Amino acid sequence: MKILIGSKNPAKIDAVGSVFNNDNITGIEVPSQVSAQPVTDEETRRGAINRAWRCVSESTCDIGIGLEGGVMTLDGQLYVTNWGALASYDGTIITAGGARIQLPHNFSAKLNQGLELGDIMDEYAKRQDVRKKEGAIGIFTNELISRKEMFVHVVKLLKGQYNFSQK
Ligand SMILES: O=P(O)(O)OP(=O)(O)OP(=O)(O)OC[C@H]1O[C@@H](n2cnc3c(O)ncnc32)[C@H](O)[C@@H]1O
Ligand SMILES: [Mg+2]
Repeated sequence: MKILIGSKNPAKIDAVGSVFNNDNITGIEVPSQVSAQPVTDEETRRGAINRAWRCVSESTCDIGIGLEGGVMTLDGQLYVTNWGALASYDGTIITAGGARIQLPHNFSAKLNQGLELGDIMDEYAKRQDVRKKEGAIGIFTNELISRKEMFVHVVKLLKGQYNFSQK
């Protein structure tokens, strides 16, 4: 199958590559049509769906995959949240949510100033491009789970549901 991923972020591309390991995979830059920093589950999921559809409409492929990270608040606690969407040329759309883990309380003020989580993480961890490597999930799980591994789980949920829908 020819699969397009709506991102050039290696954490996302490598995750798709390890689940669809016999397929032809390319990452392309597409607009998420949501904020650079989604702040609700609804917005994050919508970004993933928009990226997936954009891949399918932009170029010839069998499947488009959108993966989106965001933040959200539950009972006053800030979390990093993750969503994935798979769109197929026949009009099928499949979605799945990924892991959420809590973020430090003082991140809310930085986000309100307009900073993206990716930049906040680089400053916090004193590293570069955390978003393309271990991710917030890697830093805050002491590197037990990386951003790629977290997206692998989301992509498996998408692939499994897609296979079920094709039966
Ligand atoms: O190039 P794209 O595909 O846009 O990749 P991205 O790293 O910007 O990722 P998202 O747009 O999906 O995420 C929206 C924002 O949230 C940040 N973010 C989400 N999850 C993160 C994580 O685990 N670690 C670091 N930043 C994260 C990300 O860097 C962005 O600033
Ligand atoms: Mg982004």
